[in-house]
Amino acid sequence: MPTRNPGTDFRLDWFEGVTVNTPAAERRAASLPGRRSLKKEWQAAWLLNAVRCIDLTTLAGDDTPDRVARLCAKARQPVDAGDLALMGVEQLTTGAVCVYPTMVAAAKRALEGTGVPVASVATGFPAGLMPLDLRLAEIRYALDQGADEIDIVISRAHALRGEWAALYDEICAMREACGPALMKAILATGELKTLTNVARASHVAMQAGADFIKTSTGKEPVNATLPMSLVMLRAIRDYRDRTGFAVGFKPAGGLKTAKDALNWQVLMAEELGRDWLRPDLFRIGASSLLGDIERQISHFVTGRYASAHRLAAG
Ligand SMILES: O=C[C@H](O)COP(=O)(O)O
Repeated sequence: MPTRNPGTDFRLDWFEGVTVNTPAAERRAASLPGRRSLKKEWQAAWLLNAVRCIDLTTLAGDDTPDRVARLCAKARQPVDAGDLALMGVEQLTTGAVCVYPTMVAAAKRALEGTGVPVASVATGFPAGLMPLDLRLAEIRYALDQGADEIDIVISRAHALRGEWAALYDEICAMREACGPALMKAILATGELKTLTNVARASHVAMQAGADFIKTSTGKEPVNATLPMSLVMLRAIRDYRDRTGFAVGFKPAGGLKTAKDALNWQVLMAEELGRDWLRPDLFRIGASSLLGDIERQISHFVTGRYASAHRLAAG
């Protein structure tokens, strides 16, 4: 399969007929967690896989270079080395670290030589309510600081008003500004009102060349949910069937437990297949998920829960 989604011309006909049956999507999403019972070794393996797919995030007003450096230390070694060795795993890092543009340089320094990419939010994160030229300038600033990946936010107003061509043009401009850097398009699904809008915005973002579509900023009142994710995954599948290009998926916002990490992986496996469960096609955006995963892995390895001081925050 070709590596990077180049986007397409604007194709309204690919999605204007799409309407989502919300109760059916909710029923399907609710049935998913029970569809695979992941026991012991398998569960531990899936949790390790979740770790390598985490975009370990800090997006807080009081972020400092020191906090970012601590987060990066966690990204370099997200799970206790002894626990990993007992599981026969030599090396494990998170998928990326995700920060604000002014924190990119600190993250790059802290991750030097590790191969862990630095993702920066941009384009007026989280609301996106800034003139387009300033939003594009912010992408260029983040890249200049060394960002490897850019998480853009869409203009919700375009989606809410059905201005799909305008949304397409905006995202195309952002993708051009990103150049070779991976671009993740945050749809802010909790603010799009309907699952039909979520489906349509997903199509537009992929047509405009998004490498990933991402649910949420973590700042909306409703963040990642399984029904919204299901709708986005179906759009990814449809786009792949039409174009042959695989677009990645990033649930983000409010994911805090190992159970969340397992549920979203089951959803991916059921809808797109196990092949999609790798960092170039799947990321989990989270600021406070790693702690619980680490706790569950430690429990698997030692048979008891570690005391809090043994597990660094994350
Ligand atoms: O992109 C990642 C999100 O901002 C993280 O949200 P969270 O703090 O709810 O985990």
